[in-house]
Amino acid sequence: MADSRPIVTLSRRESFCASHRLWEPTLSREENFALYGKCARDNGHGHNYVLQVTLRGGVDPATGMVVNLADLKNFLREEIIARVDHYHLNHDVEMFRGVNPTSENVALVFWKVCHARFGELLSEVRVEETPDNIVCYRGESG
Ligand SMILES: Nc1nc2c(c(=O)[nH]1)N=C([C@H](O)[C@H](O)COP(=O)(O)OP(=O)(O)OP(=O)(O)O)CN2
Ligand SMILES: [Zn+2]
Repeated sequence: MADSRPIVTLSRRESFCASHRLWEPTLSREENFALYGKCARDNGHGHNYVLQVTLRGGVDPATGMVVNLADLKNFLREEIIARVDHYHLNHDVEMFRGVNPTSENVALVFWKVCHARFGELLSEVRVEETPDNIVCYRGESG
């Protein structure tokens, strides 16, 4: 039988500060600087990131919720923010081991973490590296 529950999206935003360096290890130093410019400098640099995670699903008639936003908040804080806030993404964070932390890759890594918890409810992971540099991932179907 078809599920007649109304479909709603809900989002939670969380902020964190982290440093990173854009660096592709298969390229030479010269190639990295040609590709990434100032973002390839040795000591890295920091951003005040904003992560926005969006879920999409049917509203449970018994609870009036798709998912309790407090559960989404707690999950993001415990599984992502606590692991990245005030760390260097290239050096300190297990989920970024071997990953060049462009915003695209940050969104993909966070998607994987969130998908393991929320499965098909996960609709979008949005990473704002700065207020002007924003990346969204909506899964393989786009
Ligand atoms: N496709 C991507 N391009 C860039 C990324 C990225 O993650 N994906 N990241 C960066 C750097 O992280 C860099 O720190 C941001 O550079 P820039 O846009 O120059 O940002 P600024 O805040 O320094 O620039 P303003 O001129 O102050 O706006 C680069 N590219
Ligand atoms: Zn940067």
